[in-house]
Amino acid sequence: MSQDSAKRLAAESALQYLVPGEVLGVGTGSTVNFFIDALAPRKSEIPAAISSSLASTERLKAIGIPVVDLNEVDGISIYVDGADEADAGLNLIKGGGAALTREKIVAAASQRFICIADRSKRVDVLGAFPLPVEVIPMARRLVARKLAAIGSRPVWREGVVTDNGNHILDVHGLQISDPPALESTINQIAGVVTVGLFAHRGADVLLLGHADGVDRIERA
Ligand SMILES: O=C(CO)[C@H](O)[C@H](O)COP(=O)(O)O
Repeated sequence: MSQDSAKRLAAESALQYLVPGEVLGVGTGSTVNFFIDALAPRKSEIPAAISSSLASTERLKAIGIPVVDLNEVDGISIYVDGADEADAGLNLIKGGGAALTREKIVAAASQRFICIADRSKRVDVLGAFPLPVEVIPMARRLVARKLAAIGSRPVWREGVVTDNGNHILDVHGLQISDPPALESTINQIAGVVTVGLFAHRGADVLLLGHADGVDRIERA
């Protein structure tokens, strides 16, 4: 089975968590694109969506789901988004698509975070995928020096400007044995907008597509 087929299976499986009549949070990326496609026949059940990126907003509007501002709603029932890596504790690395800041905001506003991915994203220890960090442009080299000082190798994702007008550093060489601690440490660096480590607010459900179906891991 191709990686895309596995992503599609996980995305379709997330439909079981839809709460009809309630605002839906929608993430960003190729797996989420499969989810939005699968959502189309059930769009009448979704009064509105909160989107984590301009790309997903366009795709949602194209299938007829209204996208509203987070400030217009009191809360979100479920948030469906992908990940670049996931561990057994449902801690995630996200931000491969540079949408990590809005993704973290929408995840924080949601009662339940349903993470969808193909099974290759499941790892024992996070960090083989370079950890994305969104930074204020003027602080890019300062943040890079601070990250190097904790033993990592930050690389500027040149040419990429986030939806918020910021830059991305991809941090190589990490073996993340304590995800909440590293998330807190990086959050303390002046100039960091968001670190793509989702540990303090990780996923509640992880759906992993593969050739034989979809594995489901739920937060205890
Ligand atoms: O965090 C993300 C975007 O910022 C994506 O969820 C992550 O990169 C996974 O993408 P894909 O579904 O294309 O594998």
